[in-house]
Amino acid sequence: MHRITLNAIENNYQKRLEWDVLTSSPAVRAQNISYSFDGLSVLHSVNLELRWGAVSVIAGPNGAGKSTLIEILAGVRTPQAGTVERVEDVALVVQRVSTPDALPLTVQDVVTMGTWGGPGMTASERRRRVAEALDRVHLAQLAGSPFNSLSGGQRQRALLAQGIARQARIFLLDEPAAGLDADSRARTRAMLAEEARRGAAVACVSHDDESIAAADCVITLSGGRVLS
Ligand SMILES: Nc1ncnc2c1ncn2[C@@H]1O[C@H](COP(=O)(O)OP(=O)(O)OP(=O)(O)O)[C@@H](O)[C@H]1O
Repeated sequence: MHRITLNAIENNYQKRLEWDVLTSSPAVRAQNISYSFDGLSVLHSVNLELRWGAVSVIAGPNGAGKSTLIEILAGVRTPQAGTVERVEDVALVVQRVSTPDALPLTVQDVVTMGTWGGPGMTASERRRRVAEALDRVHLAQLAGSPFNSLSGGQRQRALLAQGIARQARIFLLDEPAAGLDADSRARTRAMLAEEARRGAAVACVSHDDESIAAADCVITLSGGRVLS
């Protein structure tokens, strides 16, 4: 019993040390990012850092390059110039996601996919993580519903839960407030703030004034350049 307790303390201490080392650098650092679509230059030498434990909002007018930038930060689009350093894998929550009709997936299936490919875990550990993630985004009651029957905001929350289930610590979201009513926007804001409070780095593209006002850090893009 004594040995087990000591092991648990040593493991926690080790995890704490690893976390301290991990968080001594920014979660994501982008340097001199430039990007063009077929000769149309949309990002010009963008530099930014995303902090641990903070919600950063990427704001700016339509066409400023926000979605392009978040995709580059997530690693799903490669810039023609510049570098992106990520301390860990990211969970990317995109807009307007659906699953193929030929592959009817429930909300629980989609969240469970977040646990695939990671370190091996028992079936009960997988179930526990999925249930906790669904709880954290308030979707537990819809776990058995078809994913495609969810509203846009609920789908984004399911993708957020997918990241939570795989214990992602960097969350990047493209317009999580788009198309949501005021209550849903507030709920999403609270969830993202909660993930940041747990130590995650959260960044979202947003046009929502309340999200911008509540953010720990606002990065304003205009014409493909960072203004602040
Ligand atoms: N796949 C694409 N092919 C060509 N041009 C594109 C493509 N995607 C975006 N663009 C162009 O790149 C520029 C930046 O687009 P982006 O979607 O990144 O802006 P945004 O700031 O996210 O805009 P919004 O607020 O309207 O979503 C725009 O001029 C857009 O027309």
